Amino acid sequence: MGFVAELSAAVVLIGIVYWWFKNVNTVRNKLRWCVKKPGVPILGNALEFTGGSTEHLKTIGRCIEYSKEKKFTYIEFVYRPIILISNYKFLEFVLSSNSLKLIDKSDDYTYLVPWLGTGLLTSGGGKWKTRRRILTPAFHFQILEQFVEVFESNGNIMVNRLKEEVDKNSFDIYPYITLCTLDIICETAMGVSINAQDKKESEYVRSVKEMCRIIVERSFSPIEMFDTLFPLSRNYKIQNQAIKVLHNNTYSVIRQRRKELEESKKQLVEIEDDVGTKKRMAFLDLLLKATVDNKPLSNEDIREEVDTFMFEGHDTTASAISFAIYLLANHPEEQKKAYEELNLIFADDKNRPTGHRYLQEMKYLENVIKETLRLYPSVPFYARMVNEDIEYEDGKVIPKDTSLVIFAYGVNRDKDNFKDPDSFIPSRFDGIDGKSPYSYLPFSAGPRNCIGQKFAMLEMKSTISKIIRNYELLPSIPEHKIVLAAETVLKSANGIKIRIKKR
Ligand code: HEM
Repeated sequence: MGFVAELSAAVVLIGIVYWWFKNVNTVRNKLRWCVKKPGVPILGNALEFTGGSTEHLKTIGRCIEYSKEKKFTYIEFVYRPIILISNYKFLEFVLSSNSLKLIDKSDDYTYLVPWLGTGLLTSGGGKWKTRRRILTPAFHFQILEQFVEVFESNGNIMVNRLKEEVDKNSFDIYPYITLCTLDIICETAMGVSINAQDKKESEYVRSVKEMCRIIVERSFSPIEMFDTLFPLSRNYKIQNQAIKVLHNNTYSVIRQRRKELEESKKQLVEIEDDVGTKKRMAFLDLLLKATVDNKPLSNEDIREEVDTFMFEGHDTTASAISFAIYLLANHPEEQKKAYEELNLIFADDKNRPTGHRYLQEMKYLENVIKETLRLYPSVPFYARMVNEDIEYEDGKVIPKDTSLVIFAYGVNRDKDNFKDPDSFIPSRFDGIDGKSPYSYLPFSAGPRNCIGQKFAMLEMKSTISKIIRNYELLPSIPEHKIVLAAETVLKSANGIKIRIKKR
């Protein structure tokens, strides 16, 4: 390279570095109102997050505590500005409908895109608004009512499978629950049964598990987190294979259902006239009927949404049900109250099908689930991206490209929001113990909250009530202390070990 070319390259490089640092300084100046936790040069605070999934909750908690009573702290990951928040007033600003500018997700969600595309969870802006409008009717109570029998039949299979664990000193109930919730979401989202509970692990189930694992590993791997370096890893090949299996499966179900619906237009009219009594509709059928600007959704549009339900709708409920079972096994008084309520509802026959009406009557069990989700929110933190400078209050600016991390786990356990915050007290939900809707955030809040929360509540009530009607839950021998791990959802790294006795 000649001297002039070298000089030009050096000037360009210096220009880029100068521009970069000017930007970094502008962002830091704008964020002077926020307490900044000091980090190391270049990497910022990234090294504090290298402890693995069992350390993330503690690390985020420590970072937020650094700002003392403010409860929001500014950190940097390689100059990327991030505000970690557990202050419910700030969260109200971020999540409420007044902040429609703050509906886009942060970069961390891009690892989901190869599988889910840009469906409801990962999309932003106009696409998200259109999809949310189309999908909202799919969660109408008349539609959800039809799914109760899917919860029922799959819950029965699980209760039967649990027989082999009766009277053992200790066993891990999580694998039973996760297969049950996987069967439920498959049948409700796609209208087909994969019988995950009956079969040896299928290729589809294995692929779902592989994808959930890879998504987490990528978020914290200094190599795999970069799209340019990821193809060099072993996970890249595994991911491609898993995605092929998952997409082929969803596409083949979509094509099959589209054909069936087209061939039986007459039957479809019957379905429209009498939702749920003639033929159960899956979420997929509703998507096949949906239109945008009078045009039907393409197979790819539908696949994105069906896969999103598959991802978002099984691990979340599996983890919540498992934690509820763990808490009940270790709190006999609370279990007794839940069981007595069920005895009243099912006085004549404990195996009577759990119809929608009976699920509505399970008030105490609902408190148990709410309290479980307060202590162990399935999605313990989630994030938004700021796409343009936005004013918070009194001229405080949140600069473009800042990630806002909503620390639901921290808000839910804040002693200023809940008395005795680390204790399991379901009855606190009889009255309103939290100060504001933004101080209890297991399903997020505002326009981008969880679309599946009513579905989830029905499924959790159905499944948990089935377990406790059939088995007494007892603490494991020896005692089992769970180790929390914040993976794609909050889990116990060492399983959910309990004991069961036939009732
Ligand atoms: C205990 C169970 C569940 C919990 C705790 C939960 C929690 C959440 C949370 C916190 C969000 C917001 C995430 C974010 O902002 O990144 C969310 C979004 C979402 N959830 Fe759930 N969820 C549960 C069950 C379900 C189920 C069963 C479904 C589907 C059948 C579902 C579908 C979705 C979808 C599609 C979104 C994205 C909504 C949007 O961005 O408009 N969830 N969920």
